[in-house]
Amino acid sequence: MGASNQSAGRRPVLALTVGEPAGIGPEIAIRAAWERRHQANCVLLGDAAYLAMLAADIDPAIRVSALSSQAVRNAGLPHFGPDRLIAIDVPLAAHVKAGQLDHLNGRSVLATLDLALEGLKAGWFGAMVTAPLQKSTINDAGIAFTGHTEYLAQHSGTEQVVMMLAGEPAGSVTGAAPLRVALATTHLPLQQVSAALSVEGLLRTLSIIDQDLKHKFGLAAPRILVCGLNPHAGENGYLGREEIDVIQPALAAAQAAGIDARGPYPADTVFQPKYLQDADCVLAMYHDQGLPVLKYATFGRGVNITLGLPFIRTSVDHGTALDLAAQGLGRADSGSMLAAIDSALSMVAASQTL
Ligand SMILES: NC(=O)c1ccc[n+]([C@@H]2O[C@H](COP(=O)([O-])OP(=O)(O)OC[C@H]3O[C@@H](n4cnc5c(N)ncnc54)[C@H](O)[C@@H]3O)[C@@H](O)[C@H]2O)c1
Ligand SMILES: N[C@H](C(=O)O)[C@H](O)COP(=O)(O)O
Repeated sequence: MGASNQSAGRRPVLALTVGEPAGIGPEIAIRAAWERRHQANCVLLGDAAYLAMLAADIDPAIRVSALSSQAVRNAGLPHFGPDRLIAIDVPLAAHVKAGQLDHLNGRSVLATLDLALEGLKAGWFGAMVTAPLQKSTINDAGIAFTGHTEYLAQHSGTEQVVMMLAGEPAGSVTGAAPLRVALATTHLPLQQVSAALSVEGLLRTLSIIDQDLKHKFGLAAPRILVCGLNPHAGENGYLGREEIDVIQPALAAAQAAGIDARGPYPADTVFQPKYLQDADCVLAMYHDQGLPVLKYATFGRGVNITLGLPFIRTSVDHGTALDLAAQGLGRADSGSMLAAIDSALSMVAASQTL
C-alpha cells in the first residue's frame, strides 16, 4: 500500500484507531500517542470532540487538532509538529458513558477501521495501531464481526492472515527472549476448530509466519514450533487424529519448502524455556491454547500483530476493560499500547530497509 506521506526525516505517521469509546481505548490511545509524540505522528481516528475533551482531562498540556476526513481526502494530511495530536473526526452517534456499552456507537467504531484502511491505501499512514474494541457491541449494532484480524483481512482482500501476539516475558520465564505465539485459527467457537484445520491452511499459515518474521522482524531463518491439537499431541492417534491426518503432512510440506517448522508438540509441554530458547515462534492451533500462556508471561507489555496483510497492523494485548473505564481516568496501564506503537515503528523501519 502507498507511503506518500512517509517522507524521510519526518516522524512516521501511524493511524491510531481509538476503539470502543466506553472502554479504556481512547484514554490509552491519547496517553501513548502523546508519550511517543517525538518518535511518531500518531493520528487519532475517532470522535474528535470527545477525544479533545478527554485529552484535556488527562493533561491540559495535550492539544488536539481536529481534521475532517474529507479535508484529508481533498488536500492530504497536513504536516504538524509534535506540539499537538491530530484527530481525524469519525463522529459517534451517541453520548459516551464510560464503562457502559451503547450499540449505537458500533458503526462509528468500524468506520475508524475503514478510514485507517483508506488512509493506508492512499499513503497517509505508514501503519495502523488499534486500541481495543468490543466485538459484542458491533454485533449488537447488527453487523457480524469477530475481530479486527478477520475484518482487516476481508476488507483488504487478503485471503489468509495470521494472528500473532508477542511480548517480552519476565526474565525467569524464557530467559528474556521475546515470546511469540501465532494462532492457526482465530476467533472461532471451539467446536469448529478441528474442522477449520487443513493441510493447505496450515501450510499457508506457516509460510506467512516464516515470510513476515523474515521481512517485518528481520529474522534470517525463523524457527517455528507447532503445537498439536489434542492432549499429548494425540498420543499416536489414540487421543485424536488431527496430528496424523493434518498437522504432520502440513509440517512435512513446510519443511520441504524450506521452512524451519517442527512438531507437533504437546501444547502443555512446548512452552518450557528449554524448547522456547530454540524457537522464534510457537504456532498454537486455537486462541485459548496459545494466548493464556502469552498473556500470563507478558500481559500489559504484549503486542498483537496481524501477519500476512499488505500493510502493518499492531494492537494491544488486552480488551476494553470496561470495569476500569467506569472508575474514571488513570486506572488503565498504557504499556501495551506503547509497545504496539513501538512495534509498528520498528516494523516500518524494517520494511524500509528491504
Ligand atoms: N485488540 C482488541 O480489540 C481486543 C483484545 C482483547 C479483547 N478485546 C475485547 O475486549 C472486550 C473485553 O474483554 P475481556 O473482558 O475478556 O478482557 P479485558 O482485557 O478487557 O479485561 C480483562 C482484565 O484485564 C484488565 N485490564 C485490561 N486491560 C488493562 C489495562 N490496560 N490496564 C490494566 N488492566 C487491564 C481488566 O480490568 C480486566 O480485569 C471483549 O469484547 C473482547 O473481545 C479486544
Ligand atoms: N484475540 C485477541 C486477544 O485476545 O488479545 C483480541 O481478541 C483481539 O483480536 P483482534 O485484533 O482480531 O481484534
